[in-house]
Amino acid sequence: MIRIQHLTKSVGVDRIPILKGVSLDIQKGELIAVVGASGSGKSMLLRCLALKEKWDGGTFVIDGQDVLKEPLGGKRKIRREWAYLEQNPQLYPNRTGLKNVLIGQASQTPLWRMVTGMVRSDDYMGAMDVIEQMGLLDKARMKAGTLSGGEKQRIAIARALVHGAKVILADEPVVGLDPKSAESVMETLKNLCEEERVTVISVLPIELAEKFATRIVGLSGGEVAFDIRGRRLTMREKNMI
Ligand SMILES: Nc1ncnc2c1ncn2[C@@H]1O[C@H](COP(=O)(O)OP(=O)(O)OP(=O)(O)O)[C@@H](O)[C@H]1O
Repeated sequence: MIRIQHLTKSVGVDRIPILKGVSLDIQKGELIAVVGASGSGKSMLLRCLALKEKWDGGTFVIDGQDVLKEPLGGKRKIRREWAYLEQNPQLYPNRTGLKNVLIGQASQTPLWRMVTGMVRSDDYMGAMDVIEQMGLLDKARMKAGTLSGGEKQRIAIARALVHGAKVILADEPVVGLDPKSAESVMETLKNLCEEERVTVISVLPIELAEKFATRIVGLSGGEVAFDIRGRRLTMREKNMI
């Protein structure tokens, strides 16, 4: 269980408030869509959860551990178990999809492995299992630079899983993808939540949020405007964001 209470974040010399006391309790296996108008603080929320931004205030408790009060242990846990998926995944274009999965993101990978590219055979088997789960077995040996946007995103998801992600933070993971690729990335994320109990928190457009998410959190002006489960948004809620 993840408990975020009263998260506040302001920016710049004028300390402009961006997040104004966001509180969320998150259970394992939820697929939470964050929706809201441009500038409402969606990306900032994800960046704060990934500890890419320093929190001004609030508490962040994961399985009873107060992450912000135990900076070393807490940060290590987030780095190890929380993956941040970017809109355009940063892959090594001249390396195969498989190699990208094996090597991992720079922050997760020991320097010697990045330099030598060496992997153990059990790592290799694990990576192939996940690549198969992502439906990319036939693309594993292709250079990442030649893959489609959706395939790249699924390689990035595979990479996160191979390196032990239990929570995936995805900031508009399907932006720029054609509808079919977008749906397949979303199906992949949904299956992970249902079958592997991975937790996904993702900025999404409303249509995809309503179709795939188990819960929709609406942000407006840095505050939670609504937090709903198991249904579509009402017109009133749509007008609140
Ligand atoms: N480092 C920063 N310095 C100044 N302002 C910032 C900084 N980071 C974010 N902001 C501002 O904070 C607000 C929220 O930004 P954020 O990127 O979280 O919005 P968003 O809801 O993700 O928007 P979009 O849907 O357009 O991506 C915006 O007005 C943005 O300009």
